[in-house]
Formats: sequence, C-alpha cells, structure tokens
Amino acid sequence: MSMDRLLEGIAAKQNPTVAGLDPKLAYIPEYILKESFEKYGETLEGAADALLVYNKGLIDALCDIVPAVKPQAAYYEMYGWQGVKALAETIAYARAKGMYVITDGKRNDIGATMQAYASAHLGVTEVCGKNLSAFDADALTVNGYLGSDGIEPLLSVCAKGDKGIFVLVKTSNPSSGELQDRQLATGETVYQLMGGNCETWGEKLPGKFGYSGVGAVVGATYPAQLDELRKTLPHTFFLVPGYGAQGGGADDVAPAFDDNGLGAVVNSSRGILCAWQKEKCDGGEYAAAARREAIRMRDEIVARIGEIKLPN
Ligand SMILES: O=c1ccn([C@@H]2O[C@H](COP(=O)(O)O)[C@@H](O)[C@H]2O)c(=O)[nH]1
Repeated sequence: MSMDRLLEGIAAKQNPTVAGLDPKLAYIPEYILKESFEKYGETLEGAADALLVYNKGLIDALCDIVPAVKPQAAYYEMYGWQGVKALAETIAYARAKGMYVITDGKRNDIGATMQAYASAHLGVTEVCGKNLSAFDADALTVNGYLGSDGIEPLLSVCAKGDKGIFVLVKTSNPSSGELQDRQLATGETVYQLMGGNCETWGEKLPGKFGYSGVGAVVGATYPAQLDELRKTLPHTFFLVPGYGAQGGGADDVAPAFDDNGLGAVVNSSRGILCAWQKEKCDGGEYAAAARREAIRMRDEIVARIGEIKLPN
C-alpha cells in the first residue's frame, strides 16, 4: 500500500517531514533565472525552466535525508502548460531519486470527473488501447466535501496502482473554522465527520503498519485538534502543513504522532525554499541552505517525538 512506502521512507530516514515544492520566481537565485531567460526569453517557458532547475537542485540536496516532497500544483499552473510540464518533470525527477511525491492539488468533483482527476494524477490514461501515466504522483490531496462519489473513483485507482490520498479535514488557514468547526445536529463538528469518513474510506485500502491509504490533512496551527484526531482516527495518517512560515513548531505537531513516532508527516514549503534568503547567503548556496533547514526541522521534531519505529 502506498502509504506503507511513505512510512518506510520516514522510518529509514528517521525523518517525518516533507519538503514543499511551492516555487516562486522571487525565491529562485539570479544565476538560475538568468540562464533560463537567456535560453527561452522572459516568457512562461523561461520561468517554468527556472522552476524546474531550482527544484532539481533542491531535490538533489534533500533526497538522501527527506523522504517526501509536496509540489503544490498552483505554483506550476500559474505558468500555464509550461508550468504544468515543469510539475510533471519535477514529480518524475523526485520519484527517480527515491522520494515519495504528494501532489497538492486539493482536487474534487462529481464522480465521473473525479475519475478523470484520479487517472491524471495517480492512475493511467488510455490512449489507443495503451495505458499511459500522466503525472504519476504517489499521493494526491483531495477535497472530500462533494461526498463519497467524489472519493470512490480515487480508491479504486489507489488500490490498483499502489497510491494514496490525503483528504482535507482540518486545514491550517485562519478561517478554516468557519465551516470545519461548525457543529452538526449529531453534536460532532464538520471536521470530525470528515475525519470519520477518512477512517471509513480507508477500510478499502488497509496498510501493513495500521495506517490506510486514505490520509487526512490537519494543520499544525491547530494542535488541540491534531491531538484529538490522532486519538479518534487510529488508521488515518496525517499530512500536517502549517509548520514554519505559518507559525507551527515542534510542540504543535508533536500530538500528531503515535507511540511509535509514526502517524504524521509534517510539511514545510517556504521555510525550506527561502532558507537561503533568510540566512542571507549567496544564491549559489540555496540548496545547501535548504538542506540545513531540513535537518534543523527534522532534528527539532525528532527530539520531541523520539525514535521512529515501524510496528511488526
Ligand atoms: O491546510 C492546509 C492545506 C495545504 N496547505 C499547503 O501546504 C503548503 C504550506 O506552505 P508553507 O510555505 O509551509 O506555509 C502550501 O502548499 C499550502 O497550499 C496548507 O498550508 N494548509
């Protein structure tokens, strides 16, 4: 099961973190921009080339210590098809380097359309009788608020192709409570209901370490909810954004983990991407600075949760 591969990577590297690949031109060192714009002009193609070169440098610097990357689709889509091509090439490059790739697309739609999203991001697309992979990530973030028929197509694609999904449950943004904290007539909140759905959907994708192929997105900015959900969703692995730039720290994410130091993978995007600017070092050092920040983040979290052990 796909989530098992993520857990194995986390345990092997003793690192429960994922590097967010949300590149912006403002984060990319001048020498990379110059070369890409010389090659392709100051165009979308030039920008997309710069993103890819920048990402490859980061992946090379991180792949032996960080188990996973999370490219956020929006930062590629803003450069049109050229950016989307850079996304596909980033996914392929990271996977070739042994990293687990979570595409952050937050996709959802009616069942028929969701089938197309599932094929695009995790499965295969049939062309003239041949099954071709399009983006081929290991996992995709999805929005469950259209209900089960928007999730079911993903479950079959995940089962067939050894892939996983992360469903938005309690997001990290300041206004997430406007809807997600609303109390239903049953007494439970919307995010608790969605968390329960993850447990139910996950029954179709059981994993060998107790966590299913259906994970949940729960923000580091809500540590009390992380704690509560870890206790009530024993089979649901968490993707935890909100560490670093959004203010979350090791103490906030610690409740997301179980007694084996498993249960969650913590994302940092800007914290890692902009480390070289924060350190005020030369652009040529951007990948080394990202690695230093990734090590600092890993060590801070592991010091709080202890050794990560895969259950027998
Ligand atoms: O609840 C959520 C869900 C997704 N995200 C995404 O995670 C990263 C966070 O980036 P930082 O720079 O580390 O703040 C970004 O891609 C978001 O779209 C989230 O923040 N919260």
